[in-house]
Amino acid sequence: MTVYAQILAGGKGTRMGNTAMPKQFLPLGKKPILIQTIEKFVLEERFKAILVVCPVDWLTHTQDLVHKYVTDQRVVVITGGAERNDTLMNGIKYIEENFGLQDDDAVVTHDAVRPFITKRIIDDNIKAVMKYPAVDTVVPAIDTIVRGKDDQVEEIPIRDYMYQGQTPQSFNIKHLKAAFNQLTDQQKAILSDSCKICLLAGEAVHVVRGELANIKITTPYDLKIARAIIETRVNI
Ligand SMILES: Nc1ccn([C@@H]2O[C@H](COP(=O)(O)OP(=O)(O)OP(=O)(O)O)[C@@H](O)[C@H]2O)c(=O)n1
Ligand SMILES: O=P(O)(O)OC[C@@H](O)[C@@H](O)[C@@H](O)CO
Repeated sequence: MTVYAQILAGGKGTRMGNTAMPKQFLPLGKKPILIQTIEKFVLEERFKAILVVCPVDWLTHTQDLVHKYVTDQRVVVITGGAERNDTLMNGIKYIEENFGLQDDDAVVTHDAVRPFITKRIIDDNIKAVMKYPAVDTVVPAIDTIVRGKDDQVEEIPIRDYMYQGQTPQSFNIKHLKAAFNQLTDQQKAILSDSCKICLLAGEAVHVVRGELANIKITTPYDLKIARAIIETRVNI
């Protein structure tokens, strides 16, 4: 069984507002966010290759960064697609074309903008994807989740059953590909999560425990929190 890592860095970061570059390239401590994330993945020896999938317009920039900060030869920079799941599938295509695909090959996918990922979470994902075809990383919801539409509350689900989805999300590659190919364009348009690809195809998704500190840097507020954590070296 071969395990690959795929770091999803193909987004524009619109919710971060007007920044000179997409948020994954912004500095966090002494290095760009993307590099902080890559550094957590190169610590894991199980990965045969670590794909960094970046926006088409930022290919040279990403290659320069990787060249500057990363010596691990397993790290490969390729370009992503319009939506997050297009980026994911570009990576899968690269794996297939360059390494070939065996039935039990797996990929651990991770948001480039979750630099506080830990070795424990990566290890748990690898262990789980060796047993299950799809794996999600979640933390119990802290706030009550309210489902609503047009200023109207429609449901307040029992909080004990609610989780917040993080990454990594890990997959048997052949299962993921087959599930993605079954989706309608309408289903693809509303996906905010890769594990849902498998759920929609009727596959079971196994869960591993994430960590509150594994935040996704999405807004300027998240970036402030991330920088405060780094600057004060708060170990949370
Ligand atoms: N076409 C895309 C869109 C997103 N991502 C990546 O998916 C991760 C999580 O997505 P999100 O935080 O939503 O990033 P953006 O899409 O860049 O942000 P926004 O929605 O605010 O534009 C990020 O690391 C982002 O780079 C990607 O690889 N390819
Ligand atoms: O907000 P977007 O749909 O661009 O990004 C999706 C990601 O937030 C999401 O898939 C993971 O972080 C886990 O839920």
